[in-house]
Amino acid sequence: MVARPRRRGGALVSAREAGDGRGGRGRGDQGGGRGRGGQGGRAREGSGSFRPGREPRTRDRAPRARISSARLVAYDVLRDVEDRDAYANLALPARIREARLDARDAALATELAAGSLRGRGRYDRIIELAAGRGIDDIDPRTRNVLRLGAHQLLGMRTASHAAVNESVELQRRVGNEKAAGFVNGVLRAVGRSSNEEWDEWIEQSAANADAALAARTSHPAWVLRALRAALIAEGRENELEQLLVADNASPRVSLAVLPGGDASPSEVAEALREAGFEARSSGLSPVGVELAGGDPGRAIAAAGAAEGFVRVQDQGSQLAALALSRCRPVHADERWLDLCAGPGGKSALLGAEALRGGAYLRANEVSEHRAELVRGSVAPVSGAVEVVCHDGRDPGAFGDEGSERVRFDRILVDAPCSGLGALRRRPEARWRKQPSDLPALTALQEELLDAAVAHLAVDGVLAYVTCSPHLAETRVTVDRLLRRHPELGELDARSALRDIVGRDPGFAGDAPSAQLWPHRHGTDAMFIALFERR
Ligand SMILES: C[S@@+](CC[C@H](N)C(=O)[O-])C[C@H]1O[C@@H](n2cnc3c(N)ncnc32)[C@H](O)[C@@H]1O
Repeated sequence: MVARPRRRGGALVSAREAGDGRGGRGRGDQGGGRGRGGQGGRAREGSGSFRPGREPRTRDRAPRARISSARLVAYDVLRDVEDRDAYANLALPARIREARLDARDAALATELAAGSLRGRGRYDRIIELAAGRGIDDIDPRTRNVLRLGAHQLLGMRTASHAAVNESVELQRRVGNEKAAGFVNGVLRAVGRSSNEEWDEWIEQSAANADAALAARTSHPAWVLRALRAALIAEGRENELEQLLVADNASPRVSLAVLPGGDASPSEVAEALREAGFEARSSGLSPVGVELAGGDPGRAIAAAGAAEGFVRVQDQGSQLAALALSRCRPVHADERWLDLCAGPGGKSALLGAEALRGGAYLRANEVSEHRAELVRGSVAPVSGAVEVVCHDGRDPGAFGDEGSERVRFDRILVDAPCSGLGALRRRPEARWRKQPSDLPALTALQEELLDAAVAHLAVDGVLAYVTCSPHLAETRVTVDRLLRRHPELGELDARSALRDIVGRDPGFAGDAPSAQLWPHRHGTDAMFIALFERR
């Protein structure tokens, strides 16, 4: 139960006035929710055009007002994420295809689902304040209807009456019909106040400043503290709020143009502009092109480059691969290894670089399914790449035979990590990870690094990369690695990246490793450290 903020005008809804959102099963809740059969054999009406051939999921008694398929799809995605641990970026296209949404509705469903998931922390707090009860005391289905409604009211330009009416209708379809009044009351209260007013009430009602900032910017408090610690290590604590805001903005679509194809990044950008896309090749990565909007699939088709040479990839990932391939000149017949390759984005770029320089890349991935994705990803440069499937801590990953160790001139360990650097792209990820995930991840990172070091040739280069700025996965791991392996020297990754980018990207702090940031570099928060075996 939350304390209600002091307020002017008494706009907050009273739960008693508005009905009850608890949706208890013993109180008329539809129990199994959507898609379950057997409501006493009563005839039911489905939503018609949505999910043809499936069992109808409502038990309408009378014809209902129309509800848009985009909202139903967005609601389904929220349920997939909550009930089945689905990734929104995979569930969304599947649900959109299933519902046969056109491009406009697909974009609306994407904004509704991704925005509600990303903003969940803030919207939940606002719903608590508006409803006068804790978010966990609200039935899960009703909660998701309210989150979608709150996002339309506060995060999109949906007219209030449409947002409220469609949410009420959605509640009737998917949840406890008796709570429709509750949804109506809560969302009317949400819509009566501006974003600024809600932020003020969040501040007033929070236990402390961190709790307020976490709720306002929709981050779990432990993630906020981890991000702050990483910024403090660079002497940039004052950038915390900018970073948190950047985590909540949908990133621009970033394309990589593999070297060795028939078009350069500037030619691809030009072809895209001619095809009506707003594209530029002016980001940090020399192989990158940024799109201001539009469907990436159509853009790739319009780029007119050889098949597979233009692909979606964050510029931070591009720079991580290039840091390894371009930190020094490539000699013919060098052996390279990508130890944790799935799904293969960096392998493809490394493969293209290897092909140009006469080197050879072994791409290893522990999961067979992801190794298959790597095979698909490296298809355009398959002449220089071999894909294998082993645990990266096992000799098979390196191709050892007997006690003979194969040595590599360059090794990338793009380690499994918390992913806290890619919160912009994975709207649900921040709510999934827990601080308790860190010890197992950092232990695995160390074991993978040790196996890589054991297979690094003298004078060879090792790149340690994570998509996380969490210090436990960045500098702490690096410092421990250097203590375990006095044969390693850390290289100046920043200066390597300065040369690759052609200017100073604005790194801060004293460490030789490079930390990229969404708010400063427009990339995911990739961490890149380089080492040489002496
Ligand atoms: C951060 S992702 C790599 C991303 C990839 N480099 C790319 O750019 O597409 C980490 C990968 O490591 C894999 N992985 C996890 N444990 C591993 C292990 N013990 N050995 C090898 N790979 C592992 C995961 O399945 C995942 O595909």
